[in-house]
Amino acid sequence: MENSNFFAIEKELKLDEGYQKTYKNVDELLPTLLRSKGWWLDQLLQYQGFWLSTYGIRGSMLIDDHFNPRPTDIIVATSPKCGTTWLRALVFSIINRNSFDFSDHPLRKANPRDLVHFLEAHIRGDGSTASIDGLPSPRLLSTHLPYSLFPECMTDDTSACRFVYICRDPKDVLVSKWHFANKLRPKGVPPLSLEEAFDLFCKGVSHYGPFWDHVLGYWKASLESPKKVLCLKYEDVKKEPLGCVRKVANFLGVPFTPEEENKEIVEEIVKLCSFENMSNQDVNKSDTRSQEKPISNSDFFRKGEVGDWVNHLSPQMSEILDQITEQKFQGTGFSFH
Ligand SMILES: Nc1ncnc2c1ncn2[C@@H]1O[C@H](COP(=O)(O)OS(=O)(=O)O)[C@@H](OP(=O)(O)O)[C@H]1O
Repeated sequence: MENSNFFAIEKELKLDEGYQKTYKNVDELLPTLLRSKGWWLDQLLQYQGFWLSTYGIRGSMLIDDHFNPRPTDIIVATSPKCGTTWLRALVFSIINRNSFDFSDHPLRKANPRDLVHFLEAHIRGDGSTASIDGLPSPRLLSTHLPYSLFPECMTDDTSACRFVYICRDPKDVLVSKWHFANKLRPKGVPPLSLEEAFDLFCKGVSHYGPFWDHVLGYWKASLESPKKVLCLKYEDVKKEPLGCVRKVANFLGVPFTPEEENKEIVEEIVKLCSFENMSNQDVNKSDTRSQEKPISNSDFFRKGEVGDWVNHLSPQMSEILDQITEQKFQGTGFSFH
């Protein structure tokens, strides 16, 4: 059983642009294809303590082997459905605020995923990083990978590259993931019930999960290296967007000047990146599905609210998730409340 799954990985990686390094840490690659449920369970494997698709594993290996970080690199890091789209937009507009007019801003014409490259997708199997090598500094990149999977040259104190991380109440994450999984479900694949999704999520089985371990990796790093890692919560950004935008700018070493404050640039950024504005841009409303991009821009926008879980989870489900969250975060200083 183990071998057949290794062959599957080997085949997939070899097929992918001739990437020759087929696996490492063999003992940690535990096969688990429960049953095909489209996006949620499609070939999730346990790799170094996390549930990743072969795409994620490949990305992690390629970063290890070929990525040359620059000291000025900024990495927007998230567990899926925690606010990736929002944070990409916010950080992009913070660091480029002097380059564009807000009325004719790139975010009015492009989805954030086209402005902030997904790091693990931009290292080719042959080791080429041409598509991100050409980006001007500071490079803004995005990732879903857990902190512990990054090489030391990015995480140790001698490297100056920084991570801005956002996380979100797991109850809202679960609901958002479940909607997304069913929306992207290939034809013929039966829908994933909320009960099944809940059960798997609680066991830690979801892309880049266990969710709690993902959060803790970045949280602990932010305590140990506060100049390197900034942790935000989706709920805080919703509640105090202006304060959070200032916090990110300070962290990145580009605080708003009194003149910018007078011109209400922070307010402009918050407005531009708001759910209401972004989800109503034509570029995010039209169907942008293609062979290279099977996920449409509009799929990244649903409700954009805090607490939508109450419309989906039973009181018992909510209680169980709260208990797991409490247990996992006990003694860490982290909480969602
Ligand atoms: N601008 C803005 N402001 C607030 N919230 C936003 C914004 N853009 C996207 N969203 C909501 O974020 C959820 C999608 O998460 P991600 O962007 O992390 O998805 S992904 O991991 O990149 O697929 C998804 O949450 P749910 O609505 O709860 O499903 C989106 O609606």
